[in-house]
Amino acid sequence: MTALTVTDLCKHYGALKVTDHVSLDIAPGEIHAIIGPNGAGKTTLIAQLSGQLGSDSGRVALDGKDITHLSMPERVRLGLARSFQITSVLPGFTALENVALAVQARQGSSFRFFGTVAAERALNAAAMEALHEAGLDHRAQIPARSLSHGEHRRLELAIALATKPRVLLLDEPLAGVGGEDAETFVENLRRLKGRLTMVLIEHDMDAVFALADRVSVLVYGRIIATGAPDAIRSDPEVRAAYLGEEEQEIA
Ligand SMILES: Nc1ncnc2c1ncn2[C@@H]1O[C@H](COP(=O)(O)OP(=O)(O)OP(=O)(O)O)[C@@H](O)[C@H]1O
Repeated sequence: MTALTVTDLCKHYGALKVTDHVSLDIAPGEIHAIIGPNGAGKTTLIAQLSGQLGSDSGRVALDGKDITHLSMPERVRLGLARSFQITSVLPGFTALENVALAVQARQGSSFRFFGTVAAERALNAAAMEALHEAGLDHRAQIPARSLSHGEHRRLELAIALATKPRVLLLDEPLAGVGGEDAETFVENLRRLKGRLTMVLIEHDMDAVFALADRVSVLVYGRIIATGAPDAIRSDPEVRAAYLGEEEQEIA
């Protein structure tokens, strides 16, 4: 069975077809990158998959279950999370507190059977685990507003991981993260590989080709190729679609 099945997904704004019959089969444990030129529809597609944005037509299934008409919170509860939503971090709260809030949202009332101290300990333990997975446990007590940009991105990853997703949608996790920070982040994502399924939108081609098991190329809202990184890199149609700035990066 596939982890995430996307069939003929469409979204248009006026005459502009932003996603145009997009179909994808994402295997369990796979990192599936979606690349494409600016304006190709990548962010729109992720928003459709997460439930943030409704689709005009088409179908999305998670582990075989049709989730096309479910809201974003309903999808999160079923194990489909999106990282890097601007809204998710409270700047005055520590990294640990921010993640603990996400854990609490996932657990709902399940902590009410504990005493206050035990509940807090259980929450913190789960939050520390997510921070560790995101490579930020050493900064747990730092207020979010004092974290560097790269650390902020990792905090957003930890918040998404705290919802214990089976499928994680990552929208440009490396945007604005450079140098060593980017390498560490790629390493963090690599360590998660196989434990959950990831759909990754990323402009950093080094990261894409280092992480992805398969790559799909979106151009003008259409998937023009899907395949292993090496096959995609040498695909003439893909190279043609990247003429301009991206061609240098993909070479
Ligand atoms: N709410 C909207 N109303 C009208 N047009 C929109 C809307 N959202 C996106 N678009 C248009 O849809 C197209 C695809 O946008 P989208 O942000 O999904 O592309 P992208 O591939 O993520 O681009 P980038 O790589 O630059 O982030 C663009 O032409 C954009 O202007």
